[in-house]
Amino acid sequence: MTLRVAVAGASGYAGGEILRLLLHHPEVRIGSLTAAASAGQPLGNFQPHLPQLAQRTLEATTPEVLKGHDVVFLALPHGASAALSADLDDVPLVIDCGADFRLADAEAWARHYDGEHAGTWPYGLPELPGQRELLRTARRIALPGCFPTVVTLALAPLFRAGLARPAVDVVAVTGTSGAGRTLKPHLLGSEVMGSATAYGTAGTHRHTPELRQNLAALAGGPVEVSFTPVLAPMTRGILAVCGVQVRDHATAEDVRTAYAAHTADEPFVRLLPEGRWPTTAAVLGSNAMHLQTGFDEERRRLTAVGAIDNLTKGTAGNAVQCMNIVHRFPEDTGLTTTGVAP
Ligand SMILES: NC(=O)C1=CN([C@@H]2O[C@H](COP(=O)(O)OP(=O)(O)OC[C@H]3O[C@@H](n4cnc5c(N)ncnc54)[C@H](OP(=O)(O)O)[C@@H]3O)[C@@H](O)[C@H]2O)C=CC1
Ligand SMILES: CC(=O)N[C@@H](CCC(=O)OP(=O)(O)O)C(=O)O
Repeated sequence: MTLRVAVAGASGYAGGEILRLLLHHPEVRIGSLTAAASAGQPLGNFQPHLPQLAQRTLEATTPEVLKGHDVVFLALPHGASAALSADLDDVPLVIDCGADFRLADAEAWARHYDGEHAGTWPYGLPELPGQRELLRTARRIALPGCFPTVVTLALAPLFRAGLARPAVDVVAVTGTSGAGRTLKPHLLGSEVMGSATAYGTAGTHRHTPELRQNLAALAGGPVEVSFTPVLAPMTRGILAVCGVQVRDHATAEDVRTAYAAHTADEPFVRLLPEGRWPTTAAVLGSNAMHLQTGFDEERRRLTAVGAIDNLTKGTAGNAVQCMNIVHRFPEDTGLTTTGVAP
């Protein structure tokens, strides 16, 4: 059966990336494409890289337009999905790129987002233990934030093996597309080009509670998280550098074994050969995450470095991966691990 799929927020960056991937998905027919202020305009005004869809007209984002599809992807600003999805009961599968249903902790939600906490949906990170099985029967999926995707996957093998102390220190370099296409003064070309800057420091970034939530589930108890994003002059990509203390009994061999064991069967997580370090360029446009670790045995300090494309494994590719799991398609249908180089 070919799935009829709608994309809400089709004029945005995440919506555009979902469409780029769906155009090569053999089991999908692209249905309604919606936006807010851009409704009524042709998609080609916003996504010039998708000529096959250039003449399609963006519709208003309403339940009436989205109903009748087999799958609806929501690529909307935070807060917009909660109200909308309440009126999408008849849609068998809704996958949300936003943060509305990611956090279980209502207080953390209130601290970092506006509006009412709407609840939680199954978390769309298939590589977490048991999550693939849970997602197979999900009707609603909350995709992770882009930083939590790469950081959680970079540290998961160590926590799963019980080798990590419960405190992590993460600095993650990101491209500007993570902020969406809405005009923001600090993202003007003349502010970003030739310059890099930290932001959302000292626990204020909204992905900090999501990281705590993910790592606590892996550790089986609370984990301290220090997280600092760094905006860099590139369009796509995240390079996350994650530091953690390794428990005293663990050897370098234990660490290597844990990383090999917990990545070997993952179609999209690639542990690089020893001595090779991830680059954002190598995962551009692909759903792959590249991973490498270095262990300073004397100081018990592990550095895990992960790279993803924020728009692909960081949201749209992960969204398609989750749809494939629910519909029992091979998990990599419509997705690639091949990047673009140089
Ligand atoms: N960019 C990224 O790397 C990542 C994004 N995400 C998440 O994906 C979602 C979309 O992000 P992104 O594509 O970057 O954002 P953009 O700003 O690029 O796009 C937002 C889209 O939502 C539409 N929109 C805006 N307001 C409303 C509204 N009130 N009701 C309905 N539609 C609306 C816009 O339409 P219009 O053109 O009419 O304004 C546009 O199509 C966000 O929740 C974001 O957090 C998650 C991980 C990574
Ligand atoms: C550069 C930049 O601003 N990046 C965004 C990344 C957010 C993201 O992509 O994830 P969400 O789905 O949670 O919005 C940020 O730091 O907030």
